[in-house]
Amino acid sequence: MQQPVRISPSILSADFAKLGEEVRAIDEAGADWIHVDVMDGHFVPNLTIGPAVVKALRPHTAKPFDVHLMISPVDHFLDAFAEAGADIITVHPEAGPHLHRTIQRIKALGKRAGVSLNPATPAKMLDYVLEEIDLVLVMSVNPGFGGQSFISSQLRKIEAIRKQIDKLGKPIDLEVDGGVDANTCRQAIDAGADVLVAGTATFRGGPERYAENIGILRG
Ligand SMILES: O=C(CO)[C@@H](O)[C@H](O)COP(=O)(O)O
Ligand SMILES: [Fe+2]
Repeated sequence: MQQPVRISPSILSADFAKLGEEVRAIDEAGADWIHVDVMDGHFVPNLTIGPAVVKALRPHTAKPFDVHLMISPVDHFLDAFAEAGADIITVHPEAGPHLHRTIQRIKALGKRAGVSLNPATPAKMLDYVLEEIDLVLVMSVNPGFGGQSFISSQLRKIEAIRKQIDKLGKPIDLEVDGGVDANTCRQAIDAGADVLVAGTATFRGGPERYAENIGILRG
């Protein structure tokens, strides 16, 4: 069943010179989770942050860290992100040779496991792992950068995955990531998403606007 909408602001759009303050500000503004985009300059054409930054941010909030790993090979970084304080660890199927094993490792570390699908990756990729995971992340932009436009073909994918989740009857979160704003959030929720990642749309206008921005996305 689709659960109440949760908002997971992506700190990729935060002011990196004061990340701790930014995390506290979005926590106070009503963020449900904190979305951390980890990029390696190889799996995606951008380079962001590593486990040391996640660890440094951990004391700034008690909200779940929703860590989106866009790194390949991913397996040898799972333990480091778990130890740094990740609560949800999401990987791409293309980021390692054995997705099922990667998921088992995340769960063995006591973390919630997510699988993320790029815009060109079919929902079918989930067929033999859906029952093992806690979250599906549908990328509505090609991964690598904030501030891109929502790819509307992904709404069909969200609808298809919503049906699969409901058929299974397990409370798996269905998260959408990329180009989520005041207009596209409604379409994503109507298609079946129940977690919205938003970078640009959360951080737009500076700290005094965060609560209002999050409120708009929550609808
Ligand atoms: O994973 C990614 C990009 O690869 C995202 O989490 C973006 O950081 C979302 O940014 P906006 O599209 O909301 O600006
Ligand atoms: Fe992300």
